[in-house]
Amino acid sequence: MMAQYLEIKQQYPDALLFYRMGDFYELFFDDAAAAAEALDIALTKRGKHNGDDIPMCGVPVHAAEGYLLTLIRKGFRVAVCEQMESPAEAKKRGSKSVVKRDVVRLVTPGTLTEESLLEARRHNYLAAISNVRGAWAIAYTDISTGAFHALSLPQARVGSELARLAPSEVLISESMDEGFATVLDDIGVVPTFLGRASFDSTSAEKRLCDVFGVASSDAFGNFERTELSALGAVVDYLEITQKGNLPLLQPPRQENVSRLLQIDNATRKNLELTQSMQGGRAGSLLSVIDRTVTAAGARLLERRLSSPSRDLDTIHQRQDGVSWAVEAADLSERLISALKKVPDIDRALSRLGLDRGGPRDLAAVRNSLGQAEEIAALVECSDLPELLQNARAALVGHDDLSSLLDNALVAEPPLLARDGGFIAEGYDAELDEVRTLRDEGRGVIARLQSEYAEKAGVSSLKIKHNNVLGYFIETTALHAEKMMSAPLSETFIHRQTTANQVRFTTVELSELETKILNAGGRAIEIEKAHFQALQSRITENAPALTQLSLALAEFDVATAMAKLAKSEDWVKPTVDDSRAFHVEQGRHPVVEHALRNAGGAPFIANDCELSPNADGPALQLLTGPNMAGKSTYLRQNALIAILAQMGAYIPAKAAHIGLVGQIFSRVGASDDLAKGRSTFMVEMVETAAILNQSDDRALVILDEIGRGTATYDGLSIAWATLEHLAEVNRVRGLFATHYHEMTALADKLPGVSNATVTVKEWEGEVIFLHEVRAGAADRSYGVQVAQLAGLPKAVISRAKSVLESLEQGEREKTSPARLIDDLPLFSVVTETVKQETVAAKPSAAEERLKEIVPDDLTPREALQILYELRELANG
Ligand SMILES: Nc1ncnc2c1ncn2[C@@H]1O[C@H](COP(=O)(O)OP(=O)(O)OP(=O)(O)O)[C@@H](O)[C@H]1O
Repeated sequence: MMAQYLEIKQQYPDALLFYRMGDFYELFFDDAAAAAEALDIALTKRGKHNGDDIPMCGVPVHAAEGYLLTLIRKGFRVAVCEQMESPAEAKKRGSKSVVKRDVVRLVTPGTLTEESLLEARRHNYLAAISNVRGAWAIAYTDISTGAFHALSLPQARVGSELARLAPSEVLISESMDEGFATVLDDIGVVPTFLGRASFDSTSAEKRLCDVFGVASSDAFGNFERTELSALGAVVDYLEITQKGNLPLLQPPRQENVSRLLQIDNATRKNLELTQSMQGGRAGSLLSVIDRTVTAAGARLLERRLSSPSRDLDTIHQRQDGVSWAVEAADLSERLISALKKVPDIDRALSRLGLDRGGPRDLAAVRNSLGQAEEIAALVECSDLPELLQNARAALVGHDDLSSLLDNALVAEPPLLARDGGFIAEGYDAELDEVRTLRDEGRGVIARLQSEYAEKAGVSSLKIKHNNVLGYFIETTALHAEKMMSAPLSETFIHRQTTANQVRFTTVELSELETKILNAGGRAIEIEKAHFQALQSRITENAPALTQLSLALAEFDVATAMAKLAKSEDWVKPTVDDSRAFHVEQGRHPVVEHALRNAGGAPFIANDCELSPNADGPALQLLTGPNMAGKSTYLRQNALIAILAQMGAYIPAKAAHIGLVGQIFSRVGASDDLAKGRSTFMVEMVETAAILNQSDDRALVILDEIGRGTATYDGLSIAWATLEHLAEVNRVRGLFATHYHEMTALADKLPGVSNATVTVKEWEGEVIFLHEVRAGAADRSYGVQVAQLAGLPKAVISRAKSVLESLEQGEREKTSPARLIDDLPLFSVVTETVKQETVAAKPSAAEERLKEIVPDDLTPREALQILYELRELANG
């Protein structure tokens, strides 16, 4: 057995081998040690290898899914090795034969299909990147839904598209340039390396044609060689991991990245589109806008938010869908109720396609079809916009499959096909009969008994059972003669005569007996055959069912966006191909949500106006105090552009957005020490990308660039960057800074305007109004904000006097270095500290004062104490 184990293990050096032994998957050697630690299970020993103990651990087969999930999450891959025959079959080949085993599947993060291993509301993508003679492409699939796409793109965009897809596994060729690993590192995936042959575009084309049964790849569209190479690598990997049992893939579709709004990885992270900075979904824009009620709807919404469009027609069609749902308010509510009952048909379909499904997956398809009919009927008379009209068309026309499944399945089927009990009564006469026999064996016999008693005219006739004869008919010897002569002897066959009884059988009874004995097994066999047949019927219809699922998701997203728009008071933006960027009373959905939850102050809405004209200011320079809401304002406008281009309504009173092609942001500070980049370096790398890539369709938000270095270096970099963006890149954008010197640029450059976030100063404290107005701020109130944050008083007052001197020096044009020299060293600190100490501990004079009870004093004593106090005060 160990020889067999080692031979199989040798083929899967990078994976843990789950070696099936009866009811357990066992792991040995290093695999056992790694798994025992990762799963927190006991590590034991079994036998010896080369004289040493063999470490071993195991997981029960019935609970394997949970363990698999943990291992996959911890970054392992698992090869599942099953017994390919029973021990009895193995024995037939000789008493010492080892049961045949083989790996049936390699479980990796990108190839999961089990419900428990997947997040229902998120896609799970497997991607491949290829590079053929300098041309780049990404292919990706979600085998749990069958989606399969390829896109050609410039190398510089590979990172941002991977960030959009956030694949859980990325395939790259062994020959891929080493430096490429950093791109993957940035989006947090470890690559899976495949041999060069997997990426060969000629064999890829052949592989694709075989999988989809077509003669030429032209059948799917005009794919580039590099796209074919990436698609082929995906298929090759699926063949390796699924052991030839390919999932139900949809024919590959070409995606045109130029029709998508480009958002790079850093910007996605900064804007917290689908994940918050902390990594989870909570706190992201998606979590705040998601009102979908189906898993497929949630996935579609996530796709839309991750890849907003830059195609006007697409945007308008989606907007029309939402507008329809907003107006048809009652109908929308009824649609939502119907949608809530729609199961996850995509994932059911994919499990059935891989033969890993169960009766509940059949039921999921049945229920979806039922709900689809109901939804189609609900909207039948409605004047649907084009997108939903097409969606409705995909919901109907499945009557045959629908009635087949309706008739075939019970209402609530069990999980596993092997237990039977999911085929409905009346669907198959033979199945009904065997089930009756199985369940009511005795009842059937009793009925037969009275039938025979009547036929023979012997009321005492009985049907009995013993282990020797099985079922038999028994009468008293009295009726022997009658029973054994014609015509009864034609039916009753004599078996035995005892002292008082005669025993018979009939052809029917012995058939019945065999049937009763086999009924249980037979019922399951019949059900299994039906399962296979129904599964095939469904998988044959997979393309239409996928369309149906997408159509339901389309209705889900439209009604969910409408619900959000109504409850949050969002509006439909005007999106066209101008360069306008006009937002009236815009809000930041996530900050607004958080403020509301905290029950505190309301969110203050703000306008944003960037000039659409070539000679007008398209860049706004935002100055204002710390904590005033600059970052919030910057982000909210980027989010509004993204929401508008995903075809949604937006959190504002009105808006006019001219198509944005790219969104770039440089927000917040974070260092990446693991990759050897300091805070400032990260900032500059991101700024470089913006300056090199952005064009006049870009929307750029830059928050305090240059702050990670010395003041004058930072100011110079920020200054030059703003000039370049305004004059060369000609982007629309918002630029927040604390370098107030930069506000002078607005007078020099026609492309730049000044705006500020207002505050009120009251009794030395700042009150944040969070209102953005035209104009420039002259101070940052940093010291006041620091005071709010609880910096020690001594530090605050020292900072105040340093600030005063610096400002005075600036007015008098004294160099800062001289100023610092002139500052009384520590004097302020010592003074303040002294004062604070005095305040903190009562002085001797104070102590003495407290002891005095004036009513008890004579005038003379009072005078005496006065002298005493004076002395104490003098020290
Ligand atoms: N428009 C608004 N209405 C109400 N509260 C707001 C608004 N904008 C921001 N806030 C609140 O103010 C806090 C600080 O905002 P933000 O981080 O945008 O300030 P900032 O000006 O960028 O500060 P800094 O310059 O220190 O980075 C937010 O967390 C939010 O609670």
